[in-house]
Amino acid sequence: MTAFRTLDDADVKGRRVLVRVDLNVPTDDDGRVTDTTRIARAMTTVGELADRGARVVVLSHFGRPKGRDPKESLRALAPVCAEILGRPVAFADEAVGEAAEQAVAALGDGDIVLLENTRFHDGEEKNDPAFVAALAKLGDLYVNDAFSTAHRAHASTEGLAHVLPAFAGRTMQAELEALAKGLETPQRPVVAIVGGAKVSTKLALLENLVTRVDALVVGGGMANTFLLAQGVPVGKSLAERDLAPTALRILDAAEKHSCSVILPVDGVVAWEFKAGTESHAYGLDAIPDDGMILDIGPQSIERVRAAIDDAVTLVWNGPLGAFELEPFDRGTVEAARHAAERTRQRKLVSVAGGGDTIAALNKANAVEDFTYVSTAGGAFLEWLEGKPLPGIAALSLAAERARAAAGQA
Ligand SMILES: Nc1ncnc2c1ncn2[C@@H]1O[C@H](COP(=O)(O)OP(=O)(O)O)[C@@H](O)[C@H]1O
Ligand SMILES: O=C(OP(=O)(O)O)[C@H](O)COP(=O)(O)O
Repeated sequence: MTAFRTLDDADVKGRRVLVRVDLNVPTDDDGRVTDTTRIARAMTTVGELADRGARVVVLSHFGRPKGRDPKESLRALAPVCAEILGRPVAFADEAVGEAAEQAVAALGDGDIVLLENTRFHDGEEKNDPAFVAALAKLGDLYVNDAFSTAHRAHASTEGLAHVLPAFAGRTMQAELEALAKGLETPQRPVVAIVGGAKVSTKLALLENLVTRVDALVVGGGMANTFLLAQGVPVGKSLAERDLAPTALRILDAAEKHSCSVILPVDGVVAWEFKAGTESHAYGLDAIPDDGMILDIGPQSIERVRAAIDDAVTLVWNGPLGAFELEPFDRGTVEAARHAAERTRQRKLVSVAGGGDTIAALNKANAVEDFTYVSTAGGAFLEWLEGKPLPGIAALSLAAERARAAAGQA
């Protein structure tokens, strides 16, 4: 039996359904969405709920706001959702309170409203019971379809499952099934590639990951933190100086578990975070003090290709460089194309995840060839560790409560 209840178990017609999705998608400088994969996957569930006559109230976060910055509003996402769904999606300026309550009250059966960024409220990340109650007032049922935020115990990802009848959405269900099928008993050698910019939230996860994989390739901002820890000056590169001790612990744990760690041996350095700006490749002994490493260098790319050749299973989260800006996409694109080719040749099972990672794989035209592409990055890494994800654990508890209540009736 599945540990949680799904939409097959929910009677949604005429009922207000709070559906938590992840619309935290990459955008360009003008706020235009550059990759709609997460939105498209979430709209499967939203569309089904609307087709079944629910009054659909869509919740999501966007970015990591400190306060209320219009750049982190979800307003511009409503028309994108509407276009994918082929039906109107209203927008409410607030996630809770009068504006949200009025917008929900105006819904007819099959109508959809998207509420403003849940992270505009402090109570979201604190999982504050008062904020959970304010959200819960807006719905009769709760559906969590945001696997990519299931590692966060926030009000809209975890708290709501304790106070409303709770169900997993179709994407949540599909992600867990696909990951279990592809990775529960992976064929070795397993190689992980981890890069990206969310160093502070993802670095600690690597301590466990190195006990489970045969090789770990580190790129992106994550790699700079390791290099710094090893005493390599990285100039003005993105790096978390405070996390150097964690990086050293990870290298120790890797050695103990015979996991090889493949760090960059060169980097492409620029002086501005801008596409097409002047850049040069440097060895690690010559990174200029005033520059930033924005991509792995050519020798590192060769090492990554060789690591992919050694793998039978590849798991990947986080781009190897600032792939949005050419030419700093080269390391990521070459690695993605190589993994795609090995997968096409049936030499590799390749599973990748993360909002920006999907965008990078799309840029490399590699998505179709990968064995599975998940919407989740951090949540995918935590799932790989075998850790219970708070969002999913709360759905399981809700299912237990419902079964117990049915048994007593
Ligand atoms: N060397 C680097 N310097 C600065 N930013 C980087 C570097 N390498 C990767 N990035 C950035 O990392 C971001 C993606 O990181 P992250 O959010 O962790 O990935 P995902 O969304 O796939 O989980 C991208 O915006 C990319 O520009
Ligand atoms: O984009 C996300 O995760 P990811 O960058 O790990 O793929 C999710 O929306 C979670 O966002 P958060 O890491 O700000 O909680």
